[in-house]
Amino acid sequence: MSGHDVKTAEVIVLKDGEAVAQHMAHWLLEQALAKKDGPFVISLSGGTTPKRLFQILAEPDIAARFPWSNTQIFYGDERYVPTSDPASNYTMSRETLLDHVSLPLANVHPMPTDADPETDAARYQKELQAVYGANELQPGKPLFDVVMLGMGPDGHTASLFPRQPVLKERTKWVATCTPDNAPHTRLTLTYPAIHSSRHVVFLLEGAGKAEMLARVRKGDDSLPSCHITSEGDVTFLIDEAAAQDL
Ligand SMILES: O=C(O)[C@H](O)[C@@H](O)[C@H](O)[C@H](O)COP(=O)(O)O
Repeated sequence: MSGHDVKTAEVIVLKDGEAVAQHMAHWLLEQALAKKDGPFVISLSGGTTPKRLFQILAEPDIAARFPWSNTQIFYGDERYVPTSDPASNYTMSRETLLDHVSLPLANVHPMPTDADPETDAARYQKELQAVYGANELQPGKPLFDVVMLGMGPDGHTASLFPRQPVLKERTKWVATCTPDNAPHTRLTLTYPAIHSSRHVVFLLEGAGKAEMLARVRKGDDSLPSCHITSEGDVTFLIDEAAAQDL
């Protein structure tokens, strides 16, 4: 697999957010059904964009065909809040998807937020290593089949925020991050963990993403999203509004 980054990424532009969500849902179904040599391992993104995608994955015509028993669900990042907090990415995924499909509980791996951030980041790394079957990432043996990502107004992705020490992390798979002026500390996959993937897909919708996306595509290295790579391929799956500055 040749590596790809955000500059060599394919850009797929669809009419609107609904078309993006429908396309991603059907593509994920194909990828999951095609995975025969082990579990289909996906890292879900947080925020608001994935909500519609998760609802579509829970609809009978897809959910009934999705190989949930062979699917392992991880998270790209999490706000360090109790699951009862509306800011929880896990809780959003549970309400829109997990509560509506027959996914074995053991196949869902929320980022723990009940001890302290550093302890829970290490715990999550151990959970990833258990599914991966090794404690070191091995080139050519991706940790994830699919890593879903969003992008924030400051060019962050997952919880890799500008000017944060986590941007320099090259050993840990999971780390903590307390963005400037943020209400919550966060847990996040690191660049090496995201790189260990067959496919990285950015889902971006709306005009609010257009400027950042254009800067990322031009290689503005000040933006954390600019440094995302994959062992496999990176794709931007976006709507026309997010594409307007390309
Ligand atoms: O926990 C989070 O907030 C995310 O994982 C974050 O990286 C998100 O993907 C972007 O901020 C885009 O968020 P929206 O989809 O809400 O625009």
